Amino acid sequence: MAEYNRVSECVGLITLRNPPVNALSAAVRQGIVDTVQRALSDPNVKSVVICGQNGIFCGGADIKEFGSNMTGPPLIPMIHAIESANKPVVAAIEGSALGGGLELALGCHYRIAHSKARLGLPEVSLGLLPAAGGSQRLPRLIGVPAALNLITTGRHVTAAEALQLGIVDQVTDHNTVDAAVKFALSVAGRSLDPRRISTHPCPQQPDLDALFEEVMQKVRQSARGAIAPIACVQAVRAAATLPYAQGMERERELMATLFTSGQARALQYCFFAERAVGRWRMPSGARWDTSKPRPVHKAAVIGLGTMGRGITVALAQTGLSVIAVETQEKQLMEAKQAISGMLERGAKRRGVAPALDGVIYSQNIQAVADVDLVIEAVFEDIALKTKVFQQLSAVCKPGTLLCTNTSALDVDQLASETPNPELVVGMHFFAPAHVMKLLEVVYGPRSSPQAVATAMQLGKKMGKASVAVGNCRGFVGNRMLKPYIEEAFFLLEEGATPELVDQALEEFGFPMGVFRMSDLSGLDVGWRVRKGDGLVEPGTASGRSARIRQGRRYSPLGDLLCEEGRFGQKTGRGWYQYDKPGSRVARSDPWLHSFLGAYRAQHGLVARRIDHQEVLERCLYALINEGFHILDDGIAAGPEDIDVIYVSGYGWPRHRGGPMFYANMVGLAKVLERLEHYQQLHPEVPHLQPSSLLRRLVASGSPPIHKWGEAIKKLHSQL
Ligand SMILES: CCCCCCC[C@H](O)CC(=O)SCCNC(=O)CCNC(=O)[C@H](O)C(C)(C)COP(=O)([O-])OP(=O)([O-])OC[C@H]1O[C@@H](n2cnc3c(N)ncnc32)[C@H](O)[C@@H]1OP(=O)([O-])[O-]
Repeated sequence: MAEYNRVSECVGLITLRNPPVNALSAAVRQGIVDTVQRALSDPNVKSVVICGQNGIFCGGADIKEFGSNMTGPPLIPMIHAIESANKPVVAAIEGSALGGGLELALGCHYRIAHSKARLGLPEVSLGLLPAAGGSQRLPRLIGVPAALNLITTGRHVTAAEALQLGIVDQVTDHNTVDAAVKFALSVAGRSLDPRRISTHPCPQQPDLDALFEEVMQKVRQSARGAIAPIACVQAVRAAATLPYAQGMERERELMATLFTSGQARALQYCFFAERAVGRWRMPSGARWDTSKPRPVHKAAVIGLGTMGRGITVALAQTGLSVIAVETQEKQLMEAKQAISGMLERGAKRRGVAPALDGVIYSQNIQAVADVDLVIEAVFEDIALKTKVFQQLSAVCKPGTLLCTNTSALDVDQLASETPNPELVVGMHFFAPAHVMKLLEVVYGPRSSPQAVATAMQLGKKMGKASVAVGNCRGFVGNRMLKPYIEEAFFLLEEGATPELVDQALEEFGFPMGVFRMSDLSGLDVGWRVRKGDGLVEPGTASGRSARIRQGRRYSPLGDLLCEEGRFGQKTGRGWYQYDKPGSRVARSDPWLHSFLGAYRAQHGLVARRIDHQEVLERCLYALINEGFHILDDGIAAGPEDIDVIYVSGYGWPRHRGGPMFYANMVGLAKVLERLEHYQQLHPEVPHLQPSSLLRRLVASGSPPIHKWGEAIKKLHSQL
């Protein structure tokens, strides 16, 4: 709703009230329509100010309404009524003016912003475009290139940048509403014609066609199949080339297509899923709202390899004091130099001072005695990690939280080696840890809710998408990746090439296919794990039996490449060839193709034609099937946890919502049917055996994704 008051005798003050972000729900829109009418019809009112309660102007249209039948007054006529008012209307922008919130402000005649406010048209990130006139007014106000940048990226700008661009008329450090009221008094009675943005032509732009062509090409490349960025360019083009009314018609048409698209649904699901994972819960019943995090002022990182360095930077950038420990002097000096460089570059990008003094370097583990939390990032070796945990338990003050950054080892086993297992959790960062958004917070059966709450809160402070998950081999992300990679190997054995598999996955929207990704991260990583699991054997055996290991189908292809010294980009050879070691441009390698031919001949395999559909079904459905196992095992609390992990850490295209959302979109019955089909063809591949949860969900009528949680619990309790 919107509240109306008269202030300074002749200013009508309209306050949007819809916590937490004053989204433009039906009630708020109705409130605005009513209060604007009231202000305009009151002869004592000379000008109007619109603001939002609780220090936030408006977070835009109410996204929750998008999934339902929308009622209440529509936004566009509401904004037109404001723009065509015969009294000046001033937007007083505090906090955020985003999406429909900024569009509302653009309909006002003047905009005053607080210096800490942020403005933007982020609709593209929800699979939409600014369709309450934003795509038509913003280019008229700030010119086509700047509007294209803001609308196609959805980025938020600071008040200072908004002033520079001409989006706002004034920036204040003081009370924004007071400043806006004062301003509104000063402009009362002035002609409003020049202030009605919709009546302006777009500023002239030379070589308009060339500009749009260039931007469209760039957007298509980076969109990886997302349609909203392209529609945004088309809408701005309409603003630049058509009269306002026709531009609005084009905006409406483009929005209609986007609004009902699966991509918009997926992106809006991601928006809510990212917020939902913060409301974590554990099988023990512990939850986010009943578990109080401990304050963390000082942290330590043990081991300053690639991961430890990134974690140190991520911690220091949040303003924490960090003790960075590396026992070897040479490595410590190298790490110090690298960390300082990363902090300096990060600070330069963000326009702040680097937190160099926030990090103290030490060779001595005793230096961590008074920290609140330690993150261990030493080599992935259980004996070494156990030793470090035992040392930490002896050195640290009581109550210090002990976190491990392991990606593969058993968090419970490590916890059991310490006197206080309740203080142990996993904090699984992804490389580079100061850049990658994902953090898996891994709890064991004995981790205390407070330890989980503390790690989750620290993750949030570092700007990570933090997801609480149970302890199992590979946790959630890597556990699901295993069948995905194995299927890709099997497809090569059966006749596919790395190029074909990667192309199918990249067309689906992954930034890199499985083989290009494997070359980037290093083939030796998986080789080491498989050796540890006792799967790797000398590569001379042939036939089907040589490809059955531990009772299931196994492809030694990755091992054979490693035996050849082909570790990927770092050696200049892997699934592809590179100009030189370390180079990033992958080229098709004739050696690899003849190697695959010889391998198939040795094992009596006949290459067949494999199409993109089979690649997608086998790789993605195997991964999704593991996701159902994970849900059934209670390792992830809900499908949104898995989806956030995959979208933020594994390159799953956001416009497809994450693997579990994708399964829901494709249809659970179809996923089940295809898994059954492939399982019949490949009975020796256990990961193609459909999960019991998937079967149960299909049997119960394939409920929509937000009902799965209910179904999992209900079905469990019936067993
Ligand atoms: C054919 C139809 C024509 C339509 C016309 C088109 C109009 C327009 O162009 C479309 C839009 O405006 S699209 C919209 C464009 N706008 C955007 O994309 C802005 C989206 N919002 C944001 O970016 C951030 O929330 C803020 C920066 C506003 C605040 O950040 P923060 O302080 O870190 O807070 P937080 O943790 O993020 O959120 C707190 C709570 O608020 C909730 N909620 C938030 N916004 C909501 C919304 N619009 N709605 C509903 N709910 C919204 C959020 O879910 C959470 O709920 P929970 O139950 O507690 O989990």
